Amino acid sequence: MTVIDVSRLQKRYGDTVAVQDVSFAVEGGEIFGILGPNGAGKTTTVECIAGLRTPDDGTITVLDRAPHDPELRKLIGVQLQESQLPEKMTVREALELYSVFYPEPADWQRLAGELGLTAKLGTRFGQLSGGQKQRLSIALALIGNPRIAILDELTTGLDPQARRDTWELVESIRDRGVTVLLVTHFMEEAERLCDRVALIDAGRVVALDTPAGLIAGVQAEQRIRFRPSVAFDTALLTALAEVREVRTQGSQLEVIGEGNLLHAVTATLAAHQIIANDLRIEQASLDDAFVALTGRAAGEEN
Ligand SMILES: Nc1ncnc2c1ncn2[C@@H]1O[C@H](COP(=O)(O)OP(=O)(O)OP(=O)(O)O)[C@@H](O)[C@H]1O
Repeated sequence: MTVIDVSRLQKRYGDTVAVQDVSFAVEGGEIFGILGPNGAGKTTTVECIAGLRTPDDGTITVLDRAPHDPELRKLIGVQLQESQLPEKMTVREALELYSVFYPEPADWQRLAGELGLTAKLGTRFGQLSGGQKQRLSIALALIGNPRIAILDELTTGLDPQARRDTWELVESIRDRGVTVLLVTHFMEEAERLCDRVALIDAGRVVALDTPAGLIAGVQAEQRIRFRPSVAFDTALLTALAEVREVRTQGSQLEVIGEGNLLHAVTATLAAHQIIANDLRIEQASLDDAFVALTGRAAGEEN
């Protein structure tokens, strides 16, 4: 079932066209990623979905309602970039205050426990670490028991461990049946978490697929490295249709090619009683797909 439908969205700020033409549909129960370089229009898109901005053109429906429908306030939880609370407000006060806004709030004490915030209930917002602030903002996005959680750049500024903890948290949110719309410019995050990804560049959707589908769509070369057990004539390998190039680097060989490269190479080596020691395979990543589709590395400005 489609829970968010965005069709031909357009939004400009004065002369700046933030979103030119964005369409996608998010299915219930999935983690849907919006991925793109800085300034691509990701935040503007989710702000329109969350009813915080009015599109110039195009249509958006969220749970079959218009984004500014007051009923939706109870059904979606939003964690936007740089959410700020008063420095002196404690974690407990923030959770209690936010739960009053909703007709059927989650048990905030349980939520604090799930997010590892129980020991911090008496701590003021200004005294929390970056990771704790992020976890609190996620708790506040979930406090109304939403059906959809919108999370924008939720791991920016976190250390690698805190980032991984947050990923587990997002998975646990999905496991509760909440649909997650996740904005990120981290490839690893999208690859690990998202069921599907819309890649946005310069205000347009340039690709929409599963992370694996995006990677497969890139005609990236494959590389295999190994140390052969005995010296041999590399023409054995260059003769294979799958092999484009063989490079010798000291005792190591690097084989570059495409198609079913690994099978072709290992079968040929085995037929000649050559063992491939320390065999390593380099596969295309979402990073490669991103560069191929946008012509830029992730994090570079439009
Ligand atoms: N309130 C605003 N007023 C004017 N221009 C804006 C405003 N908000 C965003 N923009 C511009 O619109 C474009 C898209 O911005 P947006 O924040 O949607 O991109 P983003 O993909 O979320 O970027 P980032 O990854 O850096 O957060 C950018 O050129 C940005 O400078």
